[in-house]
Amino acid sequence: MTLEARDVAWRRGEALVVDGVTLRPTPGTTIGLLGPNGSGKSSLLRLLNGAARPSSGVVTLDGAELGSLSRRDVARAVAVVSQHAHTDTDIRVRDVVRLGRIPHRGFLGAAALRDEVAVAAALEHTGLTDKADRLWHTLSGGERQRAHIARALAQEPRELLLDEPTNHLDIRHQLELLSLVSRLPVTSVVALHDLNLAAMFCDEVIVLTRGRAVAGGPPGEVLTAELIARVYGVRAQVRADERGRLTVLFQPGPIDVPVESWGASDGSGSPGR
Ligand SMILES: Nc1ncnc2c1ncn2[C@@H]1O[C@H](COP(=O)(O)OP(=O)(O)OP(=O)(O)O)[C@@H](O)[C@H]1O
Repeated sequence: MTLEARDVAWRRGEALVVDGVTLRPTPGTTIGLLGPNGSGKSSLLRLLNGAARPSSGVVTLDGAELGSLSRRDVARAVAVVSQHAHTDTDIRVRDVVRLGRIPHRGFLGAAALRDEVAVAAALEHTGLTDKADRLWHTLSGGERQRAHIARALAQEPRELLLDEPTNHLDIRHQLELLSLVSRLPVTSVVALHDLNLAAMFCDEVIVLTRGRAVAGGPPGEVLTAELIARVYGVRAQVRADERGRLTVLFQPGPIDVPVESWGASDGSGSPGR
């Protein structure tokens, strides 16, 4: 059992920003959420973490509808790193990471040894141990991002939802972070723009276009030149090495297939769902 979305849709104003998406990750795997800007990745993550309720369909955690569970119960199982996480500027890094322990605290709220062990491990995993006592406003953008990830790890979740977690990170930290996420014994759903990182670290990917899942499966099956052309409107060469590892090379120039030809949010067909 895990966090699952069944045929979820979310209407925001006039727009159907998520349109009938089903997500059933195998526990312990890393799922990449791919798709162009505005395709619904963040919106789907908000439905998965209970920050928003679907207009139709259902999100369940261990079979129970998310809306029927307390915030605390959800937070004990599901940790979120959103794209625009806000943090007070005068707080120390260690205290930001300690926030991840709140769902596990007893009524008196005292920090137990277990909390401190989890915080220390999270700082270590994200390479922030030597910055634990720094004030937030002294951190770089990438260090802040790693601190938010450390906070999520300190939560010791079973499910980890990450919205573009690599966008402020240098290449070494991008690789380290996704390598860490893919090795953790948790189920992770990660919105990503970088198709090469998705190919390298995700067990499966789901590609969204205008709120719809238009393809899903192992990166080697999904990330074809044709799909990249149709979804992103970009020409690409996809190569696999002898171990099946993919490299996507992008090329400037026109493409010869219609872009986003898999329909809009107007009720027309949606293959791959
Ligand atoms: N309050 C709102 N009312 C109407 N539409 C909205 C609202 N908030 C977001 N949207 C639209 O929902 C769609 C999906 O947005 P979402 O942020 O989920 O996409 P995304 O795939 O995460 O994009 P990006 O890659 O740019 O982060 C977008 O077209 C966006 O304009």
